[in-house]
Amino acid sequence: MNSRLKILADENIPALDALFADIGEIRRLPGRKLSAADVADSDILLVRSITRVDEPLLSDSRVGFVGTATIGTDHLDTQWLDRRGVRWCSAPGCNADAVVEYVLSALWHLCAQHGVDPLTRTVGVVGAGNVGGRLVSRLRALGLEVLVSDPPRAEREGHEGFVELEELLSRSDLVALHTPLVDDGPYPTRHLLNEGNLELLKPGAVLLNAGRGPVIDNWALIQFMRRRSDVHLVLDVWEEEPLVLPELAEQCVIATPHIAGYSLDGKIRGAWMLYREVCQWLGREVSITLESVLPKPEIEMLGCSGSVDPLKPIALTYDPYRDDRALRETLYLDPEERMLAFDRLRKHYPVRREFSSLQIMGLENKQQAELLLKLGFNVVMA
Ligand SMILES: NC(=O)c1ccc[n+]([C@@H]2O[C@H](COP(=O)([O-])OP(=O)(O)OC[C@H]3O[C@@H](n4cnc5c(N)ncnc54)[C@H](O)[C@@H]3O)[C@@H](O)[C@H]2O)c1
Ligand SMILES: O=C(O)[C@H](O)[C@H](O)COP(=O)(O)O
Repeated sequence: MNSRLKILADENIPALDALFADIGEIRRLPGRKLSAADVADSDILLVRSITRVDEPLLSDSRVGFVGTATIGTDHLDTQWLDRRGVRWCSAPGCNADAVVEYVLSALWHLCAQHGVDPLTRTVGVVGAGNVGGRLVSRLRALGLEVLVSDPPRAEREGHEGFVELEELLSRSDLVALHTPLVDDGPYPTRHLLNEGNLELLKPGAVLLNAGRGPVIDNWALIQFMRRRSDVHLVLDVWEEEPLVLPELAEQCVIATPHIAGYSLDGKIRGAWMLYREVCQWLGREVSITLESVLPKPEIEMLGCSGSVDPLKPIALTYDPYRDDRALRETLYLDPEERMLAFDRLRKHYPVRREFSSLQIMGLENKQQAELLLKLGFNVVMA
C-alpha cells in the first residue's frame, strides 16, 4: 500500500480529501508561499498557477510527481523536471468551458448594453487550443463569423482557415486572446499585442484577454487606451499579477482577478485529472469518478413561460460584473494590500457553475431553444 506517501497540495485545490485521502497523507499550504523546506519530505506536489516549480524548490526534495490543476504550465520548469526524472502533468482543458463562458457572457452583456445583436459580430480568436478551439466551435455553431490566428497550428495543419494576426485585429469586433505565455521559439507570445499593432483594432472593438497577462504589453495598452477610448477592454489577466495597475483597470469595461476559468466544475475537473494521473503513476485503479465528486448545482433549473431573453440564463449562471465590482473595490489599496486582496478574491471565489449545469424548461420558442442549446445550456422544450 502507498498510505505512507506524503502529498503536499495548494490549499485552493478542491476535493483533495475525496480524491487523495486513500493515496496518502495530505498537507495543505498557500501556494504562493511554498518553500523548499515545505516540500522537502513530500512525494507528490499538487499546485496551481501561482507556485513556481523548479530546481530551487525541488532539488533537495524527494518529490517524484508534480501535478498542476491548471491548463497553463508556464510556472513549471518542465525541462528541469524531465531532466530530474520527476513525472509531471497539468490538466489540459479542465476549465476551458468556463473560460469560453466568460467570453460568451462578456460578449452578450456588452452587446445588450450597446443594442447590438451578438450573432452579427465578428470574433477574432488568437490561440485556438483547448480554450480558443472550443470558443471557435461554440461561436461558429451559433452562426457568428470567426477569424482564427494560431501560427503554430497553421504551420502544422496548413494555412487554410487561419489568418494573420494583423488581419484579425483589423476585422474583428471582439478580439479574444487565448495563447499561453511563450518566450522563445518561432512564435513567442510575450507582448504579442504591443504599441505596433494595438492601433489596428477596429473603432469600438472589444479586446479581451483571458490567456496570460504579459501577452499584451500593459504599459503600451495604457497609452493606447488614452488615445482610443472607443475600444472596450475586458481583462481577466494582468502583466504583473497579483498586482493590478489601477489605471489599466479603470480603462476596462470589465476587469476581473484571473477567474475566467474558475467554475467549480473546472476546478474539480482539474483536481480529478491530477488524481487520474497520480493513479496511473502509482499503477492504481482509477476508482473515483468525476461525477461522484462534483456537487449538485444550487440552481438546477430555470422555468420560463414560453420564451426567455438568452441574457437571463447567461447572467444567472455567470455575471462578470460581480467579479468586476469586487476587483474595483481593491484598486486603491496600497500595492501590498492590493496583491493580497487579489489572491483573497481568488481564494474565496463564490461557487460558479457552467452553463451545462442549468436546465431551461418551458421554452416554446424553437429558435431561442436552439440558441440556448448552442450556447451550452441544457434545454427541455415545453
Ligand atoms: N484566465 C483564466 O482563468 C485561464 C483559464 C484557463 C487557461 N488560461 C490560459 O489560457 C491559455 C490557453 O489555454 P489552452 O488550454 O487553450 O492552451 P493550449 O495549449 O491548448 O492552446 C494554446 C494555443 O495557442 C496557440 N499559440 C501558441 N503561440 C501562439 C501565437 N504566437 N499566436 C497565436 N497562437 C499561438 C497554440 O498553437 C495553441 O493552439 C493557457 O496557457 C493559460 O495560460 C487562462
Ligand atoms: O491556467 C489555468 O488553468 C488558469 O489560468 C487557471 O484558472 C489559473 O488558476 P490558479 O491556478 O491560479 O488558481
